[in-house]
Amino acid sequence: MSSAVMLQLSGVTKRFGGLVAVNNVSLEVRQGEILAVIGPNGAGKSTLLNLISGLYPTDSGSMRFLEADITLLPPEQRAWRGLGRAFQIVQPFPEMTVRENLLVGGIYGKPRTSMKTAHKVVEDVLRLTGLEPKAETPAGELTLLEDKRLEMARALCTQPKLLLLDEVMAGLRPAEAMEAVELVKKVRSSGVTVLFIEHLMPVVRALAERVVVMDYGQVIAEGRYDEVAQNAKVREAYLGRSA
Ligand SMILES: Nc1ncnc2c1ncn2[C@@H]1O[C@H](COP(=O)(O)OP(=O)(O)OP(=O)(O)O)[C@@H](O)[C@H]1O
Repeated sequence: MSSAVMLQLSGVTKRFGGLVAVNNVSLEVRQGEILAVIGPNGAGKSTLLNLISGLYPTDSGSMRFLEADITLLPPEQRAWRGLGRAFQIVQPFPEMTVRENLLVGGIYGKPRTSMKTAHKVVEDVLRLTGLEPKAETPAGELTLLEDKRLEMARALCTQPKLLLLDEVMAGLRPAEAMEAVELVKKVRSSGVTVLFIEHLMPVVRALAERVVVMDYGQVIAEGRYDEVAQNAKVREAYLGRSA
């Protein structure tokens, strides 16, 4: 694939006291791809996502997104530029309906969004995510799989160009996880690039076109799933600890 680089990380480092959680990481996300970041527990994956979305400042290194330097930008400005994020722990407003929850994302996801535009975005996202039949249901009454759809939908209402997914399949049964895989593929087909963190290897195999493997804060391998699965360093990283 020779697509344009959408997000570029150069030598990004984050320390917590004496611990280097992300250590001199350089990687790129290409327009239109689905990229997985995997690695054993504590490898630095969530910290990396927090650095990309701006929740943590970097200690050193730089980040470019769509040709602009975003290294010092706060999270909301990154979101306005098209960086969207969905979380493992879903925290909707339980008494508000699915549609109302999504409107919050639709209104606040981009500055100066009119109600008319926000409503249009929400209707498009309800259709894309298959949540239309649940639009009037209070979010607190959804099943876990519907919760996950809502979390993805909420992120999509901010109209991201790059969607960051942080273990969004966690807790799903295998068949449900595969439904969620189909949803992520649909999201990509709608024009959104995807970077996801995932522990479930069947999901990674089914979804990722490229995989970046982290261990102890560093990138230790990169390539197609079958390539990295054969990589000696990767096998050692996974076999050496319970992951
Ligand atoms: N806010 C924090 N303060 C101090 N240490 C932290 C903080 N967040 C993460 N760490 C440490 O940084 C390292 C990387 O953690 P991180 O959560 O990024 O790993 P991970 O690969 O996402 O792990 P997991 O797969 O278990 O979620 C770990 O040693 C963790 O204990």
